[in-house]
Amino acid sequence: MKKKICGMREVQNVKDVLEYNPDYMGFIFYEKSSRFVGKDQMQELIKLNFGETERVGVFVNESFDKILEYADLGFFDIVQLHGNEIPEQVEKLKAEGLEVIKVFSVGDDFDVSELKAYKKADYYLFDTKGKLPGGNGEKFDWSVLNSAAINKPFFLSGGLDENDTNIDKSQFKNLYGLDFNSKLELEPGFKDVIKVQEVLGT
Ligand SMILES: O=C(O)c1ccccc1N[C@@H]1O[C@H](COP(=O)(O)O)[C@@H](O)[C@H]1O
Repeated sequence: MKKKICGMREVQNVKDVLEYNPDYMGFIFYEKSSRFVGKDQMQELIKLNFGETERVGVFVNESFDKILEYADLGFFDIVQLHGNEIPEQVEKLKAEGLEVIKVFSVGDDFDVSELKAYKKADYYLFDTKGKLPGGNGEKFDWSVLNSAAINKPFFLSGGLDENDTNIDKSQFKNLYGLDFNSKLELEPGFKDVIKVQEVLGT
């Protein structure tokens, strides 16, 4: 199972987490987030040796031009669209050769039929609908993911912590990865390396 550690931004903390070789590391380019990473800081971070770890750029309803600008600066390998982006945004980014994760916020009104418009995305990601666009630290009822409509590899997200590493994969079709964020933190944007080690192993 792939693991993604999201919401990173401090140089030493990024280095420490990279010691455990996560498959993916996420950086949040949404200014209102308490985990926001600015352009200057990201220029510093990409000087680090990421090895096999792929960088994910997280955006919320961002313009196509800004996403492309950041992609051209080499900030990330994969785009995570964590807002109400329309399917055409996914298609335009794919036409530029980018890999795309499209996020769906799962609440009581979740309707799996909305997924089919996003068939060009490489991955889906399911997060909990909450007060914020992401990083709410809350789980949702995973049974909604048993639908046959979820016919693409997906990341499970929303309040995952170090006790969720041994999730029974057989309860889901197409579960591809686990996405960890606020529940592994000492403070927003700063991960507890001990918890990271529990998640990623030695
Ligand atoms: O973490 C944030 O501040 C954030 C802000 C805006 C969009 C996405 C954000 N984080 C993403 O939220 C999910 C779940 O996080 P959590 O485990 O509930 O804290 C994760 O995919 C982050 O990439």
